[in-house]
Amino acid sequence: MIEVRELSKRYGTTTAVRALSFTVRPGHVTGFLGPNGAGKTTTLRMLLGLNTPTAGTATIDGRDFGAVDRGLRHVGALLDAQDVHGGRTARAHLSAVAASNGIPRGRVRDVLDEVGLADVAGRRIGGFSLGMKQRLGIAGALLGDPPVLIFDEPLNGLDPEGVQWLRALLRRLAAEGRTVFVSSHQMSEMELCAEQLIVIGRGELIAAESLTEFAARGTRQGVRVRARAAERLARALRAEGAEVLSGEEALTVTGMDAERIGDLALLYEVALAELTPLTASLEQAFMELTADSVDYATTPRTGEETR
Ligand SMILES: Nc1ncnc2c1ncn2[C@@H]1O[C@H](COP(=O)(O)OP(=O)(O)OP(=O)(O)O)[C@@H](O)[C@H]1O
Repeated sequence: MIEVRELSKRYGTTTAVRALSFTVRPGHVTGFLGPNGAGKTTTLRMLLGLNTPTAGTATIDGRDFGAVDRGLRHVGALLDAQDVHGGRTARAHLSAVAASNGIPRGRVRDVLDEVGLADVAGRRIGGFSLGMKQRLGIAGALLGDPPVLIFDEPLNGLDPEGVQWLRALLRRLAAEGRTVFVSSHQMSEMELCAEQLIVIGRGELIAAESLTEFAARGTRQGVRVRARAAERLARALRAEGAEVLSGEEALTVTGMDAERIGDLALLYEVALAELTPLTASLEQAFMELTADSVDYATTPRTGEETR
């Protein structure tokens, strides 16, 4: 379990993360979403003990990860896939990581197979595409078979087949009871694999809930209703407090759920031809909720440190 409490990070005059609190539980894929510059990487680096918080705490399984050297057997992370020694082969790179973490060599072959790099294990990483480097970074995170996995933008650079593969892998790792925390700045990337979401904007928490709950927060949901006696039904629904928009083909009803509409149709003896709850798109909800926190700044601010 990952617990973040009142976590803040300031770089000079920039507040990258502001009093952030959330919990990531095992058994689900949890998406960590926010527009560019929202503070996702900064938060993940604090979780992994790579950045020191200005205030607050970030713990993994109850402990400050930076304070104790628990290695790859406890937490596997992929932060920057490009950050690898290009002169080494994939196999040599993973063997070195395994050796320095006391992980049996046999795991190297297992994870290379797992990420689909077995055939290129003897090639130099310098010649790898970004997608291949992402796979290698994921292999490194899996080496120690850890209960907690943290991935920063792992879908970057993957082709459609790679995206599908990674989604299935993330779901499987979560189904095995692991804590799986995955960042992205695109809702569409998370839509098909995350069950839980932590959404931030300008370093602040916007939402921490299930995907379904998040979708319901966006555009008001409605119900599409078709009936021959549409106008009679519309009058009845309005009288019961619903808002009804009469379209050419169907009524769009808001402020009343499909079950109640069905009950009222029965009561007023109106035969229904269609009764469809309209779900707001997640992308739409994400855009709406983060609209105020999209950072368009392209020039570095003064007083910024370097990592
Ligand atoms: N080392 C640093 N020195 C100064 N400012 C920094 C540093 N790291 C991050 N920032 C600033 O903190 C804010 C959050 O950045 P961060 O990289 O955590 O966001 P992000 O959500 O991961 O964005 P992206 O999706 O673009 O990777 C940004 O305004 C960024 O410019």
